[in-house]
Amino acid sequence: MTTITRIALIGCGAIGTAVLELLRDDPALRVTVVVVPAEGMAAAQKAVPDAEVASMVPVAGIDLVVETAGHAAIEEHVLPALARGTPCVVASVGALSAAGLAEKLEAAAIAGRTQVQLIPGAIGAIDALAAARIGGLDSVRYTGRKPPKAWKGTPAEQGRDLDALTEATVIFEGSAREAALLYPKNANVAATVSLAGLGLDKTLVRLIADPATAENVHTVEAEGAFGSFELTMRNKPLAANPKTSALTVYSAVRALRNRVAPLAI
Ligand SMILES: NC(=O)C1=CN([C@@H]2O[C@H](COP(=O)(O)OP(=O)(O)OC[C@H]3O[C@@H](n4cnc5c(N)ncnc54)[C@H](O)[C@@H]3O)[C@@H](O)[C@H]2O)C=CC1
Ligand SMILES: O=C([O-])CC(=O)C(=O)O
Repeated sequence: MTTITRIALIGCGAIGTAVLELLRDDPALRVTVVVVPAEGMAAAQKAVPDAEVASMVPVAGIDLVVETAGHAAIEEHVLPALARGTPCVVASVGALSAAGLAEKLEAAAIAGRTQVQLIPGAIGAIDALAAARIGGLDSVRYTGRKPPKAWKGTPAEQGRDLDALTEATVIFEGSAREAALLYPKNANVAATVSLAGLGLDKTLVRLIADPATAENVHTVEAEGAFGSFELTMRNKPLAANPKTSALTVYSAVRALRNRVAPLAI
C-alpha cells in the first residue's frame, strides 16, 4: 500500500478541521503537522492533540503540504515548500488571481522538481471543462449564489444592508480575476473555473446574494468545439463557515486519497 505519513496541513479552520476528522482513521494518510498563524497556535494545539502545531512548515521531514488556509498562505507557505521539492495541494485557488503568482508557483515547482495540485473544491465538471479547453472553448460563464450571511465581511456590504435584502441581488459582475481578488473567501470557484477554461480575464462572473437560498449554488455554462454544458451545484455550507461548502472538504480528501489509491478516480 502506498502511504503518505508526513503531511503538513496549513490552516485549521472549517475545512482543515473537517479534513483532519475524515483522515483520523485513514491508514494511508497521516497529518503530522498543522500550520496556523503564531497567535492561533495554542488554540489549535487544544483542538488537534495528535499532531504537532507550528507557525511554519518544517523545512525537513514533510512529504506533502495541503493548504486549507486562505490566499496569504500560498505566498507564505506553499511557494517555499514547492521550491524545497515538497508537492503541494491547494484549496485557495483564487490566490492565483494576484499578478504573477501563478508564474511564481510554476517556477517554484520547476525549481523543486515537484507539482502543485489545485483541487476543484466546491465545484464539479472541472475535468470536463479542462478537457473541453483542448478542443477550444467559445464562452464560459460562472454564477455564484449564496445566502446574504455568506457575504458578510466582503465588499458586498458596501452601500448595502445584507440583512435587509428581500430579493436576489447581483453584488458583482465582471471577470474571474476581479471576483477572486475582491472576494478571496467566496470566489475561489470562479478562479478554478477560469483556470480550467478560458482564463481569469475572459471568464464572465456574476455573484449573487439571495435571501431565498440556504445553499451555496454554483452554476457553470460552457460552450465550445466539444458542444456545451450547464452545471448547477446546490452545496450545503459548513456549519463552521457559511462561506464554505462541505464539498470543498470532500474534494480535498479525495485529492489526498487519490495520491495513495491503487486505482484513482
Ligand atoms: N476551492 C474552493 O472551492 C474553496 C476554497 N476555499 C479556500 O479555503 C480557505 C479556508 O476556508 P475555511 O476553512 O472555510 O476558512 P476558515 O476561516 O474557517 O479557516 C482558515 C484557517 O486558516 C488559518 N490561516 C489563515 N491564514 C493563514 C496563514 N497565512 N497561514 C496559516 N494558517 C492560516 C486560520 O487561522 C484558520 O485556522 C478560504 O479562505 C478559501 O481561500 C474555501 C471554500 C471553497
Ligand atoms: O465553498 C464554496 O461554496 C465556494 C467558495 O467559498 C469559493 O468559491 O471561495
